[in-house]
Amino acid sequence: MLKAGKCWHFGIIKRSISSSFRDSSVFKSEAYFCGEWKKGDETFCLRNPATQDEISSITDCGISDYNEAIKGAHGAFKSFRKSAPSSRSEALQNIYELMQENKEDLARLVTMENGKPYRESLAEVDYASSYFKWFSEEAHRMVGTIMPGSGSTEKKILTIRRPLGVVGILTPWNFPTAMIARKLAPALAAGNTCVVKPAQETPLSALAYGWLCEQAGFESGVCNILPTSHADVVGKYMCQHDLVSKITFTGSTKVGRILMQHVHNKTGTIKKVSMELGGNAPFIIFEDADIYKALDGIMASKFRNSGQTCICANRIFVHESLYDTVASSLAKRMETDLVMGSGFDVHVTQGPLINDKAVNKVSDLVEDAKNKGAKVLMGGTRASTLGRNFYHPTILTDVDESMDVFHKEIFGPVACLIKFKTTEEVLRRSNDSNVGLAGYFYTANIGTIMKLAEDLEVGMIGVNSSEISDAVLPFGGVKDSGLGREGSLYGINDYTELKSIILEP
Ligand SMILES: NC(=O)c1ccc[n+]([C@@H]2O[C@H](COP(=O)([O-])OP(=O)(O)OC[C@H]3O[C@@H](n4cnc5c(N)ncnc54)[C@H](O)[C@@H]3O)[C@@H](O)[C@H]2O)c1
Ligand SMILES: O=CCCC(=O)O
Repeated sequence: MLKAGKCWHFGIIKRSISSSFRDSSVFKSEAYFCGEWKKGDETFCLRNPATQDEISSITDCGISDYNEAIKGAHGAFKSFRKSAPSSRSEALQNIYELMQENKEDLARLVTMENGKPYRESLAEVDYASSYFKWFSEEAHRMVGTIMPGSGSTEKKILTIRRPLGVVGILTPWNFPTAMIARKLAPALAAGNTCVVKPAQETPLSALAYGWLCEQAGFESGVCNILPTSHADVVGKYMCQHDLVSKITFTGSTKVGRILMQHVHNKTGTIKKVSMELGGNAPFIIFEDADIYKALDGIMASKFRNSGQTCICANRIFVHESLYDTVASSLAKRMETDLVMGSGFDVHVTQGPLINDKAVNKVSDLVEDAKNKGAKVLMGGTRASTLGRNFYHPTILTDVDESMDVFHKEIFGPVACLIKFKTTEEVLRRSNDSNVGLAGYFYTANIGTIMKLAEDLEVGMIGVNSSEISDAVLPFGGVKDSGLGREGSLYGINDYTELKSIILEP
């Protein structure tokens, strides 16, 4: 829950928080732009989603701050674009090493503001740092081509990749450090400068990048991080600012659409856009699947970050011959493996949802499904004794297309089991969605593998695997799940433009 204004107990909290870090320099509450930490007049109060305790008063940036940051980043671009690939590579490698050295402190920030279990936060920091390592190597590989002209081999056509300019980065709260990493690392590797607008719920992990970039040796103005409680106004402003060359957004399809409209508004400037948006992942267990492997896959995919992951299994299709066994075995696994509570408790695997709006959404989806005939095999209620943002891990059976839960991204710990008979049927029903980010299926049949790999309408597919996240993977979706691919050998391309040079002897 976020409130405008100051945290009333800020002084005391700041002292006690500082003592819990190995190096409290990672904990920043001021905005970072034009190479300086700036304490604004306005602040908003950040609270721990598990306990509602105040964490910190955070500098609340407005349009004038963003304008100053964008102008500063535009100025810094003039020299940064000419920097040697080896110097950018070295600075990115420094960030990777600093993240590894400060892993525990950075993970502490993630758990404080997002609520996820500390073990998952450590994994997120590792994952985030891997993008800096990967793109430190890619900085050397902005390769072009030489082609003969079509009318004469004497004539040569050269292509080179150039950075774009100022990149506006807008990110969500669910992976507060990794979602910035996946954009910031390639943008800097290519020689762009960046202005980051983090989610209001998770400014601390974002601000830590200001400190990391300073320590790593990036020049002033190259990386700017501005927390704000005015996402709609600032988002529009970034999309329409003349000096911003690209907008890259990760978040919901709803907000992605709004930002696309801002960018393409006739009065605005023309910019490149990347969109990493929502999902509704099908997870299919065929008759010949290794059922234990599939159950491991559900546990890993469905309950990561308490179900608040864009690639979480959203609709679990189970062949009718295995349906009852999968349902009862899943219930047993959830009973033994899942423990709810504060992310700082070592036994906990399920933290809170991010806020009361998220809990209300999950609760409404479950009620709608129940009213339309779904059965609650497990959970199905809030876990209010733990706090206002907790919801019990839940299994719904007999889920079908009449229910909202089939069509909407749940973003909570609710496993929806759907029965199917044939491959054609499950393919058609899986593709019955306006989004297509990730999909998973478990089978031993090579024919089924090849068919679904081709016909499942998603950007990323796990075959007998639910752990698909990797800096090496081209991450992204089809349909209303977005535009562009992040990470991988392709990821840097979205932060460059191709320039053609025609040479005649
Ligand atoms: N495809 C991916 O890689 C990926 C990764 C992570 C999350 N997601 C998606 O993100 C969503 C969850 O994150 P969320 O709740 O933070 O999403 P969100 O769309 O509500 O918010 C994302 C960002 O947009 C900002 N924002 C909100 N309203 C805005 C507006 N009117 N104008 C401009 N900016 C605005 C927020 O402050 C935040 O920074 C889910 O749909 C999830 O699937 C996608
Ligand atoms: O929430 C979406 C991002 C998750 C990931 O990159 O693994």
